[in-house]
Amino acid sequence: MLFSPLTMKRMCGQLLWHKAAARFGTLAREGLILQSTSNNVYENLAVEDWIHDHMDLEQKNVLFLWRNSPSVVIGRHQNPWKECNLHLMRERGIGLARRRSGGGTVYHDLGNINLTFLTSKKKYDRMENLHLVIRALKTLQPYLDVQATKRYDLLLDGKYKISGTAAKLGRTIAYHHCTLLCSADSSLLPLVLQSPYDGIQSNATPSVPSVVKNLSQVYSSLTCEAVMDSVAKEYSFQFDNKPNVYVVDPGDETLFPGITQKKNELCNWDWIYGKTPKFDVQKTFQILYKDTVVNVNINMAIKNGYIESCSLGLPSDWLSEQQCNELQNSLVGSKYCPSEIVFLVTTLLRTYPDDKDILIKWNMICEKLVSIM
Ligand SMILES: Nc1ncnc2c1ncn2[C@@H]1O[C@H](COP(=O)(O)OC(=O)CCCC[C@@H]2CCSS2)[C@@H](O)[C@H]1O
Repeated sequence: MLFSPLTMKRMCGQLLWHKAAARFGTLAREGLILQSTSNNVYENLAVEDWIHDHMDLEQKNVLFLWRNSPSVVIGRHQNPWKECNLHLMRERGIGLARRRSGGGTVYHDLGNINLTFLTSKKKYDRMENLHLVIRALKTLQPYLDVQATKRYDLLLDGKYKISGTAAKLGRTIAYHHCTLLCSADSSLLPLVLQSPYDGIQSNATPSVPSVVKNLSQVYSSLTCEAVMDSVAKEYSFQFDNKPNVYVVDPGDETLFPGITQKKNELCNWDWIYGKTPKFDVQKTFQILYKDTVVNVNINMAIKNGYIESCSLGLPSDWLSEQQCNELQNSLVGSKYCPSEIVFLVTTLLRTYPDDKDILIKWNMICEKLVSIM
């Protein structure tokens, strides 16, 4: 049974969620299933945080079901420049999010389901959750060959990844979240998860690439809706409940007081890019200028997403030492981000309003810098 957001609100009245949660207690003994109305990755990740921070998970287990518009979700300790094609993502309007759990990078769209199992730390059991998902899939297609691996992936036919897992363990509570590929864009997925940027030295967590497959490629009946329904039923059986799914709007502050702030934290540049572990970039470019090839060596250290140091190696008869230093110095302290660099160089160029030569040269270097961000 599905409860609409309006019914939910009526049920909750003006009560804060924890009071509402107590009320759910009479409806769902131990397991509560929530399904998001939003396809916004930041809003949905904020719901996970909210439940984690506000609900009494000693008394109750929660399953949160959600789907996102096209987006890439990196792990807490990853480097987005190493993990994905940010240029392609900007071009296609594909969002980038950093989650609070560790692990690798995955692609989401409406053909991918996300399942978050929230429990007390004592009850946290990823394998049990994955077996629940397998049972749900087998209820729909008994001959489906799906297995969980030691690293908590789900493999189809022994080789195709259909689900990836990550987790966050708190002091007393924990959550395990996983993806499930039903009908995602399988041609776009490997393209966005292929970084075109080389010359990055970093200790960030690397992803473990696999060959993926959509469930609906094997059985067209395995749609997101059918799979979510089946998972919800299986979850409810576990708790001997009726399969009630509460549809929730993550933008609803009356239901989730304080959630907007959580969402704002998650979509902030300083969280998404700024939490990248410190890294270095070493790159050599060739610039063609008036029929001669000029080598440009770039060395940068990036800390908290900002350029901490920058050295540009250029022939001094091409760009004077002073102009090279000016450019270097203006880059230090800037975000490692294309729009910021373009803005900076444009501003710096105003100090040389009549110098066409410097305009061309700085712009050429700027273009190269932007190509690696
Ligand atoms: N949506 C999706 N599902 C399954 N596998 C995927 C997906 N997207 C990419 N991949 C494949 O997994 C590897 C990365 O594997 P790796 O093992 O490195 O990372 C993961 O699996 C992380 C899973 C995180 C799940 C969270 C749940 C809610 S928010 S995100 C990638 O290179 C692709 O080959």
